Formats: sequence, C-alpha cells, structure tokens
Amino acid sequence: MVDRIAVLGAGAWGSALAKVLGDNQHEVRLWARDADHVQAMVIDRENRRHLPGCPLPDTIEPTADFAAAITGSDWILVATPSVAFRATIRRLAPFRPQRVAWATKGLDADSGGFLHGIVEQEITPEPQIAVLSGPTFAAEVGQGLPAAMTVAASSDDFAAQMVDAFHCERFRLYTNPDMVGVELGGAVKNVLAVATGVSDGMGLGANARAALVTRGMAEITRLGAALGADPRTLIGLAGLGDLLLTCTDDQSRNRRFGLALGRGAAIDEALEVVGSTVEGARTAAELYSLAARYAIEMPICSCVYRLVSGAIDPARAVTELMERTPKAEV
Ligand SMILES: NC(=O)c1ccc[n+]([C@@H]2O[C@H](COP(=O)([O-])OP(=O)(O)OC[C@H]3O[C@@H](n4cnc5c(N)ncnc54)[C@H](O)[C@@H]3O)[C@@H](O)[C@H]2O)c1
Ligand SMILES: O=P(O)(O)OC[C@H](O)CO
Repeated sequence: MVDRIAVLGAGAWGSALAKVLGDNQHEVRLWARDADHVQAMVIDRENRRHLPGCPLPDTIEPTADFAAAITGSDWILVATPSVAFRATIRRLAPFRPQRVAWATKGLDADSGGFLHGIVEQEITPEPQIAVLSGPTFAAEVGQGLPAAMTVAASSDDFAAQMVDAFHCERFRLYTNPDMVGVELGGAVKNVLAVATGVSDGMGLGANARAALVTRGMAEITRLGAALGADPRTLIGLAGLGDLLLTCTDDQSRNRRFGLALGRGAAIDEALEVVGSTVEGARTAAELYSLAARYAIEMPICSCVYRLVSGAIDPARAVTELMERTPKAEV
C-alpha cells in the first residue's frame, strides 16, 4: 500500500528518512521552513545543505507550505531538532492529525520530560503516536547502507504501518512497546557521546573511553529503572546500540563537539566547528533536572552538564569523576 506521508524538518535526518520512504514508493512531502532551501532541493533534487550526495527520488516533493504538506497525509513524521519539537507539534495541532511519529532525539526543553508528553499535551484528540530511534547516521542511511532501528508505537496497527512503510532490503525496523526506554536511550546517548568526545579530545586513551561508555550505560540503566523502562530496551538498538555508535564514530556531531572541547575549544567555538545540531549540548541540562527529580546519580552526565554550562573545564571534569568515593560496581 502506498502511504502519503508528511516529513516535517528537512535536516539530514528528515531527508534521509524521506529518502527511504520515497525509495519505497510512498508519496512524501518534505517540509522545510526555509523557502530558499526548498527551492534549492526542488532544483537540485538533493538536500545539498544537510545531506549532500544523496539524490531525492521523484516520490519526494519538497515544500515550504506547511498546510499543503499535512493535508491528506496518512501520517506525519517529525524530524526537527528537539528545540523545535514543541513549536512544530503546536503548529500541527489544528490539523488534528490521527497518526504522528517522530525521529527527533532529546527531551522537552520546557519541562525536561519526554517528547511523547509534548504530543499528548498539545494535540487533541490524542493521535496514535510512534517514535523511531536507533544507531543510524543520516549520511549512511542516505547512501543506502544497511541499518536497523526500533519503533515504539501506541498501537500495534501504527507500529505495523511504520514497519511496512520503511522496511526494505537495507532498512530494518524492530517493534518495541517500551516508548520510555526508546526515548530515554536516544536522549542520553547524545550526552555520553559528548563525554567520550571530550575524553578522546584530551588524549585520555581507549581505556578511559571504554570506562565512560560502560559507566554511562550504568547511568542510563539506573534512570531507566526509575522511569519504568524495560532493561532489554536499554541494551537494544535504541540504547546500547546507539550509545556505541555515537560514542565511537567521528560521524557523530555530539562526539565531534566533545572532541573540540577536549582539545581546548570554547563552547561556542566547538558548536561552530560542528556547524549543525548538537542535541547533547542542550539535553545535558534537561537530563540533569530529570535525574535530580528522581534522585538518580548520573555523575558523567552531570559533568557534561556542568562542562557545557561553563561551570567546570575538561580537566576538572576528569578529576571529579576519578576522585569520587570508591563504590561497588553493581
Ligand atoms: N543526523 C543524524 O544522523 C540523525 C540520526 C538520528 C536522529 N537524528 C535526530 O534528528 C533530529 C534532527 O537532526 P538533523 O540531523 O536532521 O539536524 P540538522 O542539523 O541536519 O538539521 C536541522 C534542521 O532543522 C531545521 N530547524 C531548526 N529549527 C526549526 C524549526 N523551528 N522548525 C523547523 N525546522 C527547524 C533547520 O533549519 C535544519 O534544516 C535531532 O533530534 C537528531 O538527534 C539525527
Ligand atoms: O550526529 P549525532 O551525534 O547527532 O548522532 C546521530 C544519530 O543520533 C546517531 O544514531
């Protein structure tokens, strides 16, 4: 069956996912707020700004007209950065969409809560919802390299529709009912990728990186337990899978941001070096509040928060982490 889908947000990830859907012969309207950017995509048949070298199939119609993108769509896929998520959902609400999915990773900038909370608050009547997350760099997906993700949906029917829409020989979706676990993994891994980037930028070595990834996983697990996430989700694609990818490969913008900080760049300079979305830099603050609300110790994530808010420098972060009181591992 051919779906009509509106993809909201034509960054690297919205464009890569639109391409998978379009290559699968679905009718995709790819919305971007910048009319010049849309015009360039129409002429180039490529998103040269965010996903160069990945031709957009004819099934994708780039548009700057929000209403035209939404009207008549079977479902909506939001792929903006988290900072724009609530505004996008508010804009969508008057259209009373029945099925809303998102591929954004992060937390609500206002409340520090999960993104599904924003959709539940802003859209009435409540639509069916789904979140897509996992270890996936947009450039590789755009090039058609194999990848797998997790989808957590509020109904089996919507989960099955998402699997049908995306499934192909190079893209595989696993369903999982645990929306909290899937969203948590995608949000926290970005903060931990900043930490491992800082460590590598300082030249602290492979042992330190492995320790950060492993103890970072312990932090995700503790917070996940407090929030009711399924531990199996946290060691799945949207948890450990994405943590490993983002902490170890320089395609990650969060990791590159951390690398720049670890080599001595100021925060603004490091953001500029990366030049596109660095979710972990803002998720760190939201995560700090969330962990505090549940009284969960997350020393690595806390250090990243204090680092990106300018309270400490990388050397101080290392000292603080290493000089914590010895404790049992589990
Ligand atoms: N790039 C990846 O490999 C990847 C993979 C998985 C998930 N994600 C997630 O997808 C989300 C988007 O990331 P990206 O890589 O596409 O970002 P990007 O930096 O490539 O592009 C961001 C786009 O969002 C647009 N934007 C910013 N504010 C907006 C607003 N208020 N309304 C509409 N558009 C707005 C920008 O103009 C830009 O086109 C993030 O949460 C990211 O963590 C990215
Ligand atoms: O480039 P990053 O660090 O935003 O990571 C992109 C994806 O989230 C990887 O799964």
